[in-house]
Amino acid sequence: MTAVHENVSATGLPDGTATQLFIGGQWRPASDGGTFTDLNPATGRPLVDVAAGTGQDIDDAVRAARAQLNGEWGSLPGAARGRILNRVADLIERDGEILARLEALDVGKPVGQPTMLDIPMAAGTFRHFAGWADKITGQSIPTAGYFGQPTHSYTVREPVGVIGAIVPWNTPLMISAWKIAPALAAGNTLVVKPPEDAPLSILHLATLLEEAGLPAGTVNIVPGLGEIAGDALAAHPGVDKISFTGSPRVGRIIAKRAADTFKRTTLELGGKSPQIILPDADLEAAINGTAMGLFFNQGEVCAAGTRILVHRSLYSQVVDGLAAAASAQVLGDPFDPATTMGALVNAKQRDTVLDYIAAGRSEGARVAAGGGRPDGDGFFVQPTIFADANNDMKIAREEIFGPVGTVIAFDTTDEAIAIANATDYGLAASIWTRDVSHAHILAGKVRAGAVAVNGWAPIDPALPWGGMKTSGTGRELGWAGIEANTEEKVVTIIL
Ligand SMILES: NC(=O)C1=CN([C@@H]2O[C@H](COP(=O)(O)OP(=O)(O)OC[C@H]3O[C@@H](n4cnc5c(N)ncnc54)[C@H](OP(=O)(O)O)[C@@H]3O)[C@@H](O)[C@H]2O)C=CC1
Ligand SMILES: CCCCCC/C=C/C(=O)O
Repeated sequence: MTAVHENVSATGLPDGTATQLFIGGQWRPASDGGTFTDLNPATGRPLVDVAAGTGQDIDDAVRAARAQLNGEWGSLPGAARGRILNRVADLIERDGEILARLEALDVGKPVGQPTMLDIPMAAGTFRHFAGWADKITGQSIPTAGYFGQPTHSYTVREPVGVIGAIVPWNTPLMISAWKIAPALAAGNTLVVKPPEDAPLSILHLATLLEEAGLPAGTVNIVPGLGEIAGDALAAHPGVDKISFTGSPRVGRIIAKRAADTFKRTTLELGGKSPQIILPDADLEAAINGTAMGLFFNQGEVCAAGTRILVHRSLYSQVVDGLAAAASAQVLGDPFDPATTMGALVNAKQRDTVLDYIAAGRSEGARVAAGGGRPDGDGFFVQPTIFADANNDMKIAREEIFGPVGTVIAFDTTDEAIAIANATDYGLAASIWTRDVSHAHILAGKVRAGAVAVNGWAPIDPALPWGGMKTSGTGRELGWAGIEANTEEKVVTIIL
């Protein structure tokens, strides 16, 4: 049985917090009764035990998803699917406070952040894809005919089938919405594996999917360990596609697993995104926006703008501005309105980030702010700015996934572009300039899936999201999200 470790008021968990597996419309414990302990990052103390799905549970979930693909869900018209997705969006908005609380407790982020971003984005994603559900059309394509006979050819888009969604802990609700909503709009069914560090908002989402009237088994949620439940999902022959967001290390494992059965994949694997500040930038806006790109969500963001490339004429002003922004962050209780930055998700992530800070020091970069961990409980790390750094340093090459920025000087725009592209990753980039014509030209030169001009990571359900190079393959959201969840079929009638 699952157990809440302290009384509800002590943990802050809402009454009735879901902690079991959701398979075929039923809530149940793991097949072997196993659980894992979910911690509160801000205190380091146990929050709740959650059922740990097994390979058997994944198999049951895949079978339930397959049955619905060939069942009621598979035969619903797009407009009916869209109505259900809109109901899910309404319910996410209704339960916004609960979901924000769960994300703050589970991820360690200040409660205002999911209220501002994750919940509206999750609801907006369901609403956006509700709109697509009855607009997934094909084309009529003229051809030269077939051995002298006229033909009529057209394409249709069909669901890929059973989608396995493997979700990370940094923005679990939003990213699960990015995977579930387009897949459902296109008529697929799913098995979702939430992150073991932060499964609770996704489990609450399961209750909302149920309440919205989704036929039992259309979406199955199986919390569990990556190496067990995640691996079983990636390897399962009954799964047609894996949609994964997380580390390149696990992305590679999943891609190899998926290749065995020729599963489709979309892989979103993070980044080392540059933020280029040109000499004509609005300096105040650039410093504020760059700081947000570094520190939002404790820096635990795939698109975090961790390489700040600054024209030498502005270098010391930007370093001072970012150091001030770092020092102004208030670390603490995610439920204290004064808190602007929460804790990292677990002790391992905190220690990884501290190791990177040590590496930056030992490679000769200068700590302009932060550089350690505060006293007290919880997995906190001080927001840290490295100056006098170069792009060959480990802190500039590897994804840190914490509140650490590296400020690098450049002299020419060509040099800035060369540094921006001298990375294994290619997810996002920002360019700060008042010259919009120049920005268009530079945007074309940066190898990244999303380039923002005078802002950082302006995500929207309508905009395709995904990366180049090690940042992954495929796109989520917008029409690209529909393409990624459908197979295109051509039908030719010999007239
Ligand atoms: N692109 C992004 O947004 C993210 C990037 N990262 C990067 O990854 C680093 C490590 O974070 P971490 O949590 O370990 O990320 P992982 O890539 O390990 O985890 C992402 C998801 O994959 C699951 N998983 C883990 N191993 C396997 C496996 N063998 N087969 C299938 N699924 C698996 C995880 O389960 P479980 O939770 O049980 O481990 C989780 O649900 C971070 O420091 C950061 O650099 C991390 C999260 C998000
Ligand atoms: C304003 C926040 C931007 C978030 C970009 C999307 C995050 C995805 C991820 O971290 O996986």
